[in-house]
Amino acid sequence: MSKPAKRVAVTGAAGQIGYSLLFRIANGDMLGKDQPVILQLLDITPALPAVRGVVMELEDCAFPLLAGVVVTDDPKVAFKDADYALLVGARPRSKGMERKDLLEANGAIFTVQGRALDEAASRDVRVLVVGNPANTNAYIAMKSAPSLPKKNFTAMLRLDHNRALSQLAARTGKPVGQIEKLAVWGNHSPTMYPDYRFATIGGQSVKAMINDDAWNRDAFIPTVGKRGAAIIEARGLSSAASAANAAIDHMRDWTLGTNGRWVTMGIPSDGSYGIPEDIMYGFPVTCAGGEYTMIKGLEIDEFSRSKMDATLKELFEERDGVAHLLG
Ligand SMILES: NC(=O)C1=CN([C@@H]2O[C@H](COP(=O)(O)OP(=O)(O)OC[C@H]3O[C@@H](n4cnc5c(N)ncnc54)[C@H](O)[C@@H]3O)[C@@H](O)[C@H]2O)C=CC1
Ligand SMILES: O=C([O-])CC(=O)C(=O)O
Repeated sequence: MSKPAKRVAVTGAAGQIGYSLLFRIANGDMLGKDQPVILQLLDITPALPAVRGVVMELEDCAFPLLAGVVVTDDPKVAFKDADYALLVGARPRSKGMERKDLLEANGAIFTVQGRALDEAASRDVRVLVVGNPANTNAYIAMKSAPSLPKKNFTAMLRLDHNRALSQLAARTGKPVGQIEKLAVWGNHSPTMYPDYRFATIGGQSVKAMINDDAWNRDAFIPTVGKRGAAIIEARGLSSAASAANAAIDHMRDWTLGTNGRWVTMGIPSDGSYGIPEDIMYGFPVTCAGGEYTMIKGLEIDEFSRSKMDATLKELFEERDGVAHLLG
C-alpha cells in the first residue's frame, strides 16, 4: 500500500526557481520515490495565471507521485497542514545589488508567512527559506511563528556548500562526491566563510593536499562568496536551477538523512561557537531520523574566528534592520 501523501507548500511558484523545483519534488527527488506529495502553491494574485500554466505542465508529466495540487494567493491556504514549506517567493536581486539590499522589499513577506505557518501548518512542518536575504528572512519567519519549534526553521546555505565542493574538486582534481567534512559558516552573503580545514578526500586532508593559504584567502573564499553575483553577471538573472537543486538536497537530507556525511544548513544557533542563540547561521550538520545535529567542538583558529565574527556582525546588522517588523 502506498504511503499517505505529504503536503509540500512552495511559495513563489510562478518564479524561475519554482520552475526548476516543482517538477523535481513531484518526481520524488526530494522526499523519495515512494512518497506521494500534494503541492500547495502560493504566489501573488497577478502571478496566479502563470502558476496555473505550470500546473498544466505538471499534469502533462503524469508524475505517479503527484497526488494533488492546490493553487492560491492566500498563505493560510498554502500552508494548511503543510508538512514541508519551501519559502522561495521573494524579489531576486539584479546586477549591482547585495542580497541585504532586498531586506526592505522582502522582509515583510516573511512576517506574514511566519504567522500563517504558525496558524495553519502541521506542528512538525519543516521550513526552508530560500528567498533572500535567506538567513534573516528565516529568522523573521521563525520569530513570527512562536507556536512552532524554532529548530524547524532553516535557511538555505546548501548552494554555497555545493559551490564550495565543486571548487575543491576542481582544485584537487578529485571527484566531487568523495569530499567529506566541508563547512560553510554564517550568512548567505559574500561574508560567508567556506571552510575546508576539516575536509577529507579518501581519508586524506584536503587542506594538506592543497597547502596554499593564499589560494584559500584570495581565490576560494571570494569565488564561493561571490558566485551568485558572477551568475547574475553572466545570465542577467540569478541562479535558479542550481538553487532549486540545493533546496532539494537540503530537504532530502533533512528528511532522509546524510548517513554521517556533513552538510551545511542555516539553523537557529544554540549558542555554540560563540554565535548567540537564535541567530540563523550556517553550521555543519549531519541529519538522521528527520532531525539535524550540529557538528560541535571543532577547533576555531584565529583566521576562522575573524571570518565567523565578520559574517555574524552582518547578521546582527540585518537583524537590527528588521527589528521594526518583529514588534
Ligand atoms: N538562498 C539561496 O541560495 C538563493 C536564494 N535565491 C532567492 O530566491 C528568491 C526567488 O528567486 P527567483 O525564483 O529567481 O525569483 P523570481 O522573481 O523568478 O520569482 C519570485 C516569485 O515569487 C513571487 N512572490 C513575490 N512576492 C510573493 C509573496 N509575498 N508570496 C508568494 N510569492 C511571492 C513572485 O510573484 C515570483 O513568481 C529571490 O529572493 C532570490 O534572491 C536565489 C538563488 C539562491
Ligand atoms: O546571488 C543571488 O542574488 C542569488 C543567490 O542567492 C545565489 O545565487 O546565491
